[in-house]
Amino acid sequence: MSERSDSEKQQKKSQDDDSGRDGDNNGDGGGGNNGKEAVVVAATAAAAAVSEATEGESDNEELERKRKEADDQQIMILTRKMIEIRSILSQIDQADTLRLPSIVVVGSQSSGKSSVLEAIVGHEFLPKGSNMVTRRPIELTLINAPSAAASYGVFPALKSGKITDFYQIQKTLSDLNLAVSELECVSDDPIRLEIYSPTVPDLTLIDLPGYIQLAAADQPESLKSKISALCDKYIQEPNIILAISPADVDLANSTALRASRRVDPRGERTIGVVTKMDLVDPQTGVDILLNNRYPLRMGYVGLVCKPPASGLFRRHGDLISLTEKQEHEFFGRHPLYAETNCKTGLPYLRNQLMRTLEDTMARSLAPTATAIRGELEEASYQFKVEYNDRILTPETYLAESLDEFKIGFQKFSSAFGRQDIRDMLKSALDQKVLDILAEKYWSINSKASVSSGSNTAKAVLLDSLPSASQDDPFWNKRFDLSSSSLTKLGIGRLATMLTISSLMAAVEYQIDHSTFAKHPFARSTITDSAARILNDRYFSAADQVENCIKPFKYEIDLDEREWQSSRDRAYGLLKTEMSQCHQAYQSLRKQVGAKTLDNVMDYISKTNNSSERFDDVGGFGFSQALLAKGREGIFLKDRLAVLQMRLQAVKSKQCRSKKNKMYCPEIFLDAVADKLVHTAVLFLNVELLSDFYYNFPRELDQRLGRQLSIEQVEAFAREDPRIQAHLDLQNRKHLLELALEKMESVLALQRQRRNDI
Ligand SMILES: Nc1nc2c(ncn2[C@@H]2O[C@H](COP(=O)(O)OP(=O)(O)OP(=O)(O)O)[C@@H](O)[C@H]2O)c(=O)[nH]1
Repeated sequence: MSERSDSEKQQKKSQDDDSGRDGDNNGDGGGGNNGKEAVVVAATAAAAAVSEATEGESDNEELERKRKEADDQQIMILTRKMIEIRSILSQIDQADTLRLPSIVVVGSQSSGKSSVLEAIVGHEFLPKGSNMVTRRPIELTLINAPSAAASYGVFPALKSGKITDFYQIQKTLSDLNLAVSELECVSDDPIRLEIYSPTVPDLTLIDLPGYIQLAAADQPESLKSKISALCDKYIQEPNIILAISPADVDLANSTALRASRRVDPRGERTIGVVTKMDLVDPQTGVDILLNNRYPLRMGYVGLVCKPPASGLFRRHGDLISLTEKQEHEFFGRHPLYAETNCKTGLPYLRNQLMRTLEDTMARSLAPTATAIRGELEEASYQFKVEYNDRILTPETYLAESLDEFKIGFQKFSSAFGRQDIRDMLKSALDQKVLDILAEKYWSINSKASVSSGSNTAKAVLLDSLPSASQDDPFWNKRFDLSSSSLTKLGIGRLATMLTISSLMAAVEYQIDHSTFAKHPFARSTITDSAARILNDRYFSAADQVENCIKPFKYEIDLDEREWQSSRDRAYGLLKTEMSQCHQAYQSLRKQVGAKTLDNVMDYISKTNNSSERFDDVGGFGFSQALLAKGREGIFLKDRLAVLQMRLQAVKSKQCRSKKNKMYCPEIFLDAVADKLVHTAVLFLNVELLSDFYYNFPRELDQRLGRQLSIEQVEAFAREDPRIQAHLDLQNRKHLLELALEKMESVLALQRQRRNDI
């Protein structure tokens, strides 16, 4: 997420709180009150001040002082409100018409920009160093917080909270700046920093990288033009330009003034700041400040703001009083400045900045309000048409999506139970039964396979099973082996695994058919939650099932009823298998060609029966692929013959009674499988299924609810472009409404002020 968007969210939050500002900052009526209250407070304060003065004192000077105080208070409220509006507007991707002005600080490297800004703020906080430490614009919002115990800064984008250690602020600024690579050198992505202090005026200032004359050896050639382009972007109307030039360099060579003249040729929105006045003699200083060569409507202000040398003070000290004291002493030592009416000193500059910003902002108010109204109308119309005015928050969107998912899952869980696990497990075991039979019984040759020539004749044929004696050791051994292969195949793990896989597949299906389908984060959280619960129970469930089926490994009792059911099922199973086998054989014939398949099968049979072995690509020229098809054909044909024979056996009189189980392994194995499934399902239902149905929704409530931060919920909602567009438009509309509401109150305040004057 970009720093800018984080910042926007943070700022929106603070505006939504309706305080607009920090709690420390509510004593002025500009932050904690709504617009109308602010107007009333300001007007009442003005009236009270005037009437108090009128009643109590006849002295005109005192009256004038009180009037000025009241006016100052009104200006403060106005500026505060305009700064708020400005920061709201800066969150809206907007045309230039939706912009309120800011003060942009430009100057060449080492002209003293940082010193001026730090003197205004009263703390050393800007990055220092020789390797081009200002690489991004720093948008500095100063907020006068009369009741704040100490000054502090906030990086809204970093959600830094209050930082009272200005060294830490400096370090953070350095890190954010140095994150721009040496190659890129400058970036126009601004860093937003808010500083709250009882001693700062309400101002918005933008610090930019210093102009350079020439790129250093290790800097790219394009750097000079990149910095120029970045500064040019910021010094456009309606911003006020604070052009910093050092007194010890001829103003004719001032890069800042040259740049400002390009965009403000009549010098109407440029304030000239001349730093390092202590480096020139007073007469030269006066000449610079009164200079007529580059006239500026707002004139030049001379400063001395060399920071004190002491490391202790530089970091923790009250920089403002130290530099101001130093400066005050300096201009006091040189009365020529006062005598010639030169504008000097930080207090003057601070005041001028506030008034200029207020003036410029005030002039922008009416056109900006008109533009906001237009944009708001457009946004409201779009919101009505596209979203039917439906208010959406990331939290409600997530909660609704989660509810919808849980309802879907609840439906699934009431439908998917023991019977489904039973069917699933039984069909898996049916397959195992067929495999075991194929391995233990049907691998014995039958007459059919011998006649098809696919196997060499052996002593015992499968056809001889019905006529074998009850205690024939060959068939008895086969029977026991088959039965134990089934009971010992690891039914615990198989059954648990199958149940887990079906539950996981069901969860995936539910996700695919829910709002979460468009949310990778939610998808992975949900599948991870399900997997975690199920995996946690895997071993214990598998062990429990295995323990419970243990008795079947030694003895299996069947009654006649069970035998009959299994006989029906075995018949059905063989029939299905036969039909599948038949289909496979027919499709093979179609694929290869009936005649070709017959030829190649015939060739393989002869080869198998012959004592002389032909090479696979022998005289008949069959390819390896065709020979493989031929072998497949023989296999299917033999299997069909065996299945046909076993189907008849199962149907026969002999297989009617469980006494003859040895002759009917298909029926017996089905009965065993049925018992295993029945027992396994009993335990899985309790150990796995019910447990999962209980815990899964609760886990989701945790992981997609309580455990998520506001930012994560927002990021989740914005994963869906449709929701993102909805939230963006809604947010835009909300910000425009907020800006307009504040704007109306400022306009009312402005009207009130005009009336008072
Ligand atoms: N004598 C004197 N030195 C000053 C004054 N203001 C700033 N300086 C010194 O001038 C040097 C440059 O000042 P900075 O404030 O860092 O200038 P900058 O324009 O921010 O410089 P970059 O960040 O390199 O662009 C520092 O050594 C300051 O101490 C002043 O009023 N008088």
